[in-house]
Amino acid sequence: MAQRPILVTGGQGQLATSLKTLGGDRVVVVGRPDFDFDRPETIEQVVDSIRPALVVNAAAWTAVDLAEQEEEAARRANETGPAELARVCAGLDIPLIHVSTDYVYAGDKGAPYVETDPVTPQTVYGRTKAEGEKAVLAAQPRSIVLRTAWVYSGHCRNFVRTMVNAAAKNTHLKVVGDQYGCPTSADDLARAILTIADRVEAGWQDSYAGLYHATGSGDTSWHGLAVAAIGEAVKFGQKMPEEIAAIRTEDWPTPAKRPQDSRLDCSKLERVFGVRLPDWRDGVSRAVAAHFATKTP
Ligand SMILES: NC(=O)C1=CN([C@@H]2O[C@H](COP(=O)(O)OP(=O)(O)OC[C@H]3O[C@@H](n4cnc5c(N)ncnc54)[C@H](OP(=O)(O)O)[C@@H]3O)[C@@H](O)[C@H]2O)C=CC1
Ligand SMILES: Cc1cn([C@H]2C[C@H](O)[C@@H](COP(=O)(O)OP(=O)(O)O[C@H]3O[C@@H](C)C(=O)[C@@H](O)[C@H]3O)O2)c(=O)[nH]c1=O
Repeated sequence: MAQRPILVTGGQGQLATSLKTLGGDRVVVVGRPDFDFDRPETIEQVVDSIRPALVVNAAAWTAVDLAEQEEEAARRANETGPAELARVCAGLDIPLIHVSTDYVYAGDKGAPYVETDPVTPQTVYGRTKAEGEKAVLAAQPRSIVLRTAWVYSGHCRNFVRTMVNAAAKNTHLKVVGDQYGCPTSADDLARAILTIADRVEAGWQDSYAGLYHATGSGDTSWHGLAVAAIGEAVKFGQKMPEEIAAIRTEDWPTPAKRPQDSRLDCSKLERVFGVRLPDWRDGVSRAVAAHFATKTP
């Protein structure tokens, strides 16, 4: 009998694309319009028709600033939709890996967060993601929630590609240098998820259930990430801008307040699943190489 697939939501998104590329035939990706959190009836239809071994929810509202104006749509994608997906998975006895964010934290701890720290989201995006985590874990006890951060890749829209493209067009760039976090390669996260999927498919254990931090190793500021990305782009013939200035948060005002220091301690993921993601700098060099290899805008 053919192996049951891993069902990945999030269509054309960054993480779903990495999971499809790295998981190959083992992965079936679904997205809008077929699978749409705004049309909750599509959730059960899709999961029931595919009957996967495991679901990975990589669909979400990720436009952090726009969420401040579009709270209800963000809530459907980040909270009520995932809750319904978890309910469907529970009914069909399918384990669920759900992806969440460092923005569930305020960023004022002054040290890397651990999973037992209280969540204190400061934005609509962070609040709806925090509520989504809770709802998923309540509806499907066989859920693993992975909080990741600052995800980048050579495909889709992300900060690394934004900075490389900005450096191609501008001689002077300004990037916030006083917000710290753990950049995460979408490909590295996808590999980690596929390893966890192997373990889950080998037989669910109740000790797997719950929250995990899952980011790239090491940390930096947004300015540090921009400098690293642009430095890699120079290796592909792009000109180094005259200045990449490190600015303060107040000099780059945004509708949604970003955490000042959302570094995540990922030791639980290593303890339970033996998974440690590579250093963020390795991923940046691979992502920038992929960006130039595909030459998509
Ligand atoms: N990007 C980042 O920096 C970070 C992301 N995360 C989390 O990681 C996960 C994956 O993010 P990433 O791949 O980067 O995000 P993307 O924005 O690249 O992809 C998200 C996908 O979700 C889909 N989607 C949005 N709204 C709905 C909806 N109502 N119903 C169904 N699908 C919907 C989008 O579909 P469509 O293509 O049709 O628009 C898109 O393909 C998310 O849970 C996110 O919160 C966590 C930390 C950092
Ligand atoms: C584009 C740009 C941003 N910035 C600042 C603004 C902000 O403080 C910080 C990050 O900018 P962005 O808006 O691109 O990133 P943002 O959308 O906040 O990224 C977040 O996305 C969601 C989905 C997550 O879950 C988070 O982990 C995180 O990755 O960098 C600059 O200083 N200069 C620039 O040119």
